[in-house]
Amino acid sequence: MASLSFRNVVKQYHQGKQSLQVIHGVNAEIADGEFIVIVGPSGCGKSTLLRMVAGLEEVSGGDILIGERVVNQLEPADRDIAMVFQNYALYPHMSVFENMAYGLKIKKLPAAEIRERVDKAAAILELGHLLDRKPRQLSGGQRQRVAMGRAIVRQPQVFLFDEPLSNLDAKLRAQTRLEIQKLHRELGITSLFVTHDQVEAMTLAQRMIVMNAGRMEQFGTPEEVYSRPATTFVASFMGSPPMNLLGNAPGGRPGCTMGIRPEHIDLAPEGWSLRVETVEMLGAERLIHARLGDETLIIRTHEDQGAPEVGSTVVARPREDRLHWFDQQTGARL
Ligand SMILES: Nc1ncnc2c1ncn2[C@@H]1O[C@H](COP(=O)(O)OP(=O)(O)OP(=O)(O)O)[C@@H](O)[C@H]1O
Repeated sequence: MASLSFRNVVKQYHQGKQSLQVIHGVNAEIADGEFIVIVGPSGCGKSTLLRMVAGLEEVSGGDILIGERVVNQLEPADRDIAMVFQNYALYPHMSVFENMAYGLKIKKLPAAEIRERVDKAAAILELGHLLDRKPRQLSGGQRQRVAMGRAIVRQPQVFLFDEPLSNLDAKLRAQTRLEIQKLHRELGITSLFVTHDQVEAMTLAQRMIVMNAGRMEQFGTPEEVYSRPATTFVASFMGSPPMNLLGNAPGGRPGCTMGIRPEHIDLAPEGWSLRVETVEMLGAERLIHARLGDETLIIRTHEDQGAPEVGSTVVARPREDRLHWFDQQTGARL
């Protein structure tokens, strides 16, 4: 096992004479055994960052270290990492056992040790009864577990996951998430997990890196990122629905954007007068979309608080201690 460091990492792609910079100096120190999620919208550079750790993309500037070792120039096979992809990348003509054993055979490990490692991984992943099947005879979730099994048997220093759950349906995704957490608890291997799904990020991460347009906007625990977002980008990306960001609400400060989460605005006898535009019913909760002057905001209420009529006026009050303030120009937290 090992720590993982990004030191001022830059990536440029070259297209003909043009060069396009997609990673702008990322710095992060990841401790041995940590589970880190990289999250951000499509095109922000998550996969590029991961692929640079894997050695599938060259690093244009800065250093990536696994443990004490700068790995920039090392071949993927020499980096002691294992990667789990979105499309599983299993060999269709091989059995589950052979798929899991393949990398170890290439390394010329003794047959008895291969058997032992595969059996152990299969037991952890509850794949023991499926070892003779071919990938086509497995469900999507089982294939994903084989892909993880193949990574585990290599006993790598670092696990890399590239959106491994995105081909699974919602229920299986939630279940596999729990399995990955269990796996991490048991094996304690430093892990880097890429996703564009903020719920996945919040539930899996010990700490998360929030990326936007090739820059790291925040690196912190899910709790820190949610309760103290570093920028308006993070505030609006994390949380569903996201934080309300208001430029000129009553009680605002000049030059500042006021942030308030939908669950931190209460219906009250006095406060902001809001015109109801839509009400979304979400089982136990309701989302009231309302207008405040020229701005739109969302309030989260509970089922037992009733549902106001569309077009009616409600009065609501933001909780003072839950207000967030950001610089209107830079978006940085104040
Ligand atoms: N081979 C390439 N040549 C040129 N530009 C590329 C290349 N690969 C990726 N890019 C660009 O680099 C940026 C980051 O891409 P990357 O795949 O890392 O994003 P991502 O955050 O993983 O997105 P997604 O969630 O859609 O996979 C994008 O703007 C993309 O268009």
